[in-house]
Amino acid sequence: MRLVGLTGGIATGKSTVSNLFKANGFPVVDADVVARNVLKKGTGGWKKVVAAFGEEILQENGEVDREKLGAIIFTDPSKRQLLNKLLAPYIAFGIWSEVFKLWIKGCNIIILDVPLLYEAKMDRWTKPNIVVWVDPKIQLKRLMVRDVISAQDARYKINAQMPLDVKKSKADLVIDNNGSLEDLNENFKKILVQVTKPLTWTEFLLSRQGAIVAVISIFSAVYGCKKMVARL
Ligand SMILES: CC(C)(COP(=O)(O)OP(=O)(O)OC[C@H]1O[C@@H](n2cnc3c(N)ncnc32)[C@H](O)[C@@H]1O)[C@@H](O)C(=O)NCCC(=O)NCCS
Ligand SMILES: Nc1ncnc2c1ncn2[C@@H]1O[C@H](COP(=O)(O)OP(=O)(O)OP(=O)(O)O)[C@@H](O)[C@H]1O
Repeated sequence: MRLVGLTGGIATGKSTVSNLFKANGFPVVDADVVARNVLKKGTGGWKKVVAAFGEEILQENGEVDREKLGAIIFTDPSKRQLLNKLLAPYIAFGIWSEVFKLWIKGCNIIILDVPLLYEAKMDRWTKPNIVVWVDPKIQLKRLMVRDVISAQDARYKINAQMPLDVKKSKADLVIDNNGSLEDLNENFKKILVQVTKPLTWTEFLLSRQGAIVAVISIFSAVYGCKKMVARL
């Protein structure tokens, strides 16, 4: 099984690329959807967040007012850190549960669409890691249009994440999304070839998953040999 990391900055086009993967028959685990589920009224994540941020972040129906919570965490780094710390275990559990379900179904390649892939150090488990990249000016413009927010609010959201160029420098593969949706489609096709290409043994062993498989295999082989010798 291969876990492919899909990340980028806010509004660089991860969901757009993730839809292209889905349209090509690849299963996608969307961390934003998982994060939404772990913040639903009455869940463990909801209780922790309400205890830490107070009932003023709730709507009348008891669900979290996402806009209100967003306004707090995108402008205050310490509050953002706190929210991340509270939700991280629930989000990680949700993502791995989805991966497990897809693995049981026999999926060979699973795409993990995780905005904070590098920030949360989840890139250790995924290979290759794809960064959807755009020029900062285009990112700002698309974010302002999509979320109907001011340039200042958009900057707060952008600055809440690791700089996009740093993500780009860490990436195994970069999808340039500066052009039109047609251009993106063409760039995606090139990436698809890379994603479906089998990993070399060196790449596999250097990945965290590969290292774990190697260690388990060595232990099984040593244990098996010891049993055989004992029988002789
Ligand atoms: C703050 C919340 C309530 C705002 O909700 P809202 O519906 O307005 O935004 P949504 O969840 O669709 O997120 C939009 C984008 O914001 C960015 N983002 C979300 N949370 C964070 C964060 N903690 N730090 C930096 N960027 C973030 C991501 O790029 C994400 O794709 C929500 O984003 C949230 O619960 N965030 C914490 C959970 C988290 O870390 N999510 C990211 C999944 S890895
Ligand atoms: N090539 C493109 N040309 C024009 N608009 C685009 C292009 N790619 C994406 N968009 C638009 O830019 C906005 C951001 O894209 P998208 O929602 O896919 O980003 P995202 O990285 O998933 O964002 P988030 O981090 O908030 O989840 C959307 O409104 C989308 O329709």
